[in-house]
Amino acid sequence: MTDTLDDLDVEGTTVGVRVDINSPIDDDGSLADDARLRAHVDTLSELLERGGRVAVLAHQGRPGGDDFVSLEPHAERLSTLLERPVDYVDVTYSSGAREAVRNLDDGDCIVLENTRFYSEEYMEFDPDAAAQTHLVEGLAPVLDAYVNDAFAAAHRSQPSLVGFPSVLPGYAGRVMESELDVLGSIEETPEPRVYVLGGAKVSDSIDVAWSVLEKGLADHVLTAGVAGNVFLTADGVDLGDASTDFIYEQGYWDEIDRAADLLDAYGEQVALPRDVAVERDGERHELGVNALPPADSEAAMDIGSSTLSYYERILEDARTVILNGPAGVFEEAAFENGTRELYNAASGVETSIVGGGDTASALRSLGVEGFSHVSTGGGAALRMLTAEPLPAVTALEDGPKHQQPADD
Ligand SMILES: Nc1ncnc2c1ncn2[C@@H]1O[C@H](COP(=O)(O)OP(=O)(O)O)[C@@H](O)[C@H]1O
Ligand SMILES: O=C(OP(=O)(O)O)[C@H](O)COP(=O)(O)O
Repeated sequence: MTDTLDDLDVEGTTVGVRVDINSPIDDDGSLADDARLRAHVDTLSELLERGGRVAVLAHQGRPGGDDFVSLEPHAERLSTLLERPVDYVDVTYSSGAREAVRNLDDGDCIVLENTRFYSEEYMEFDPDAAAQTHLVEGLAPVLDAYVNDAFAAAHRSQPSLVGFPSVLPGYAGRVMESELDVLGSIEETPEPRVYVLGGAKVSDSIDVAWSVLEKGLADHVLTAGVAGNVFLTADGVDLGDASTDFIYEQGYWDEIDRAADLLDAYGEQVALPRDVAVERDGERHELGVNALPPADSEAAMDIGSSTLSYYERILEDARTVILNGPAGVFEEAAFENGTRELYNAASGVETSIVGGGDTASALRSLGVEGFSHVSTGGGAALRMLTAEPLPAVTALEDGPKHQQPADD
């Protein structure tokens, strides 16, 4: 078990707090949803009220994406949520960042720049190597302690997640603590157990599918979203140029082979979409897989109604469902139906666990309620629910193994 905020003597302590406030971003660069910021309010308020000096560390988006933006809007929103000034600092570990951290008084909070603006933070390291990255060597000298509240990123072994606890005393924040508590006992949930894997992070979904099927944790895996499209392609279905190009562009071409291997090994337990929805003449149009491919410009944007009935029947017999990722492009009204109806069916299962940034935002925008647990994490929750260790949690549990780098 990791130490928590109960074990930290906070007053006067300068704490680097890693949060996951990776959020959907509007076209004008503003936050489209602040749920992940609200989730961390308890941890941050507690640290500040107990007299801590808080430097927030976080990532936003992935290099090259439209949502790969600065954390300035996040700092502004945190200031509103925490009801106190929260300054944004446009650097993360340079001398300017160290200066800003040194200037903190008890009860002050700053947000340092997007950790992924530095290339090391988008690589995976073991904790020893992460301890020697520029980020950790640059910032750790001015911190007394490290709090990890970023459960949603805990499946990544990036420097801000595994490097700091190698050189500083580390503690789980309140979000981390409660997620580990709820999600730590998947083997105890009732069977039959069904995993629903949708969304766009196809390699994560295939990793999870392999793991839960190999370990006998899943009775069924239902595929949807881009993951469903990759499985259909692996099964020999021609989804047409638009979807196939999209799979290429996202770099998921190798995943088709992995999905095919999975179907060879566990085909009877993996359910594939039976129909898809495309846009035709400006409207939603459903096509059975036998009627594919669609016209060149028509992408598979949602699962269709036959798939929904098929998946609903499997969910009726389930006693536990674990769901991550939307079933389609729920952001567009014509393609929200699959996600809304699949989520509604899942929320009626006795034990229903759902996670993911976009998933949580879909739940809210589509008004679906009733899940047993809505996790702040998608990939992290799934990894945990496969009973695999999360590198960032392991690093916290292992504690510091290296000397804290000296301040200049
Ligand atoms: N068929 C599809 N084609 C393109 N994008 C899709 C499709 N289905 C779902 N998506 C997209 O997947 C994204 C969410 O996926 P992901 O990030 O994996 O979810 P989460 O954040 O919940 O883990 C959404 O932006 C949604 O539009
Ligand atoms: O949004 C996140 O994960 P999720 O989409 O699995 O919920 C986390 O912020 C991790 O981001 P990443 O998947 O770009 O490493």
